[in-house]
Amino acid sequence: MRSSLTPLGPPVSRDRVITSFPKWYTPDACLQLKERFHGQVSTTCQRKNTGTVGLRHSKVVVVGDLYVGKTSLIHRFCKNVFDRDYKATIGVDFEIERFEIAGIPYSLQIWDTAGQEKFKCIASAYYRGAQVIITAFDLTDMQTLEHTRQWLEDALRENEPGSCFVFLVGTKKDLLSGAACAQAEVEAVRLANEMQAEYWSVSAKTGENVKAFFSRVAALAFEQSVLQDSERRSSARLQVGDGDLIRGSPPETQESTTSSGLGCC
Ligand SMILES: Nc1nc2c(ncn2[C@@H]2O[C@H](COP(=O)(O)OP(=O)(O)OP(=O)(O)O)[C@@H](O)[C@H]2O)c(=O)[nH]1
Ligand SMILES: [Mg+2]
Repeated sequence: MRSSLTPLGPPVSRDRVITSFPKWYTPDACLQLKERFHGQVSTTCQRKNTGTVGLRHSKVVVVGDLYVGKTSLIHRFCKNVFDRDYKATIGVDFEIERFEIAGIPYSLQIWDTAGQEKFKCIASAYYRGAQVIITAFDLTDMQTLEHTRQWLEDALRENEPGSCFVFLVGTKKDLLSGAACAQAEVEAVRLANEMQAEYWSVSAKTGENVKAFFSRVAALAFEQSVLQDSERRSSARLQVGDGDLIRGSPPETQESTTSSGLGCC
């Protein structure tokens, strides 16, 4: 079964249709505890009054040490496959995943970066304009958790302060017992709070939490885009009201200065 909303290209698959706000993994480290879209977002979407949001995507950058499972996570979500063999990412790669959120088409442009040191300078060139930064570590190797601080710092440096949603993701959940996972999560949640990040444990092998995680990423990014779009349009209207239209910047120009996350690289 597929959604019938098809303004651009083929319809999105049913499991990419998001109607209610996806829940967090743990309330101990989550970006928002609410369970509904912002009232203004719901109203805007019901009226299909989203301007160019229907054409928009959010840039998501996935960073973390080599071998932690960044590519596997993305491939599980975008292609529903899992490869046991390790093939290092060289530089960067990306996937585009289409959603329909609150009735509006929306895409995530997911950038997979290489964890190997020798590719770091290539990969870091793609950090700019991220609306979402996903820092990944291997739940079976706590050193990789410690390294996420540096990965995040590098990615944030290329973006406007406060412009990115940050997620901390523990991978390979299938390799740990429940108790061992809970133990690793205590450390991870502590660090997530320090980073002001939302925490998730996932397994690319079994698929556990992978779809729920990316749905959450998409919903948060979408909501922020709609709110920013509304804000931009009302400030453009205000400028018209003030007779300041000629002196003021047009909305397109404003976007590039006020919203680093919505741009394309
Ligand atoms: N058991 C298990 N193995 C996993 C999981 N995710 C990844 N792996 C394995 O871990 C290895 C590394 O995975 P990749 O996804 O290639 O790691 P990466 O972070 O993209 O590595 P780089 O591209 O070098 O930065 C591969 O052999 C995967 O099969 C998982 O959820 N469970
Ligand atoms: Mg990779």
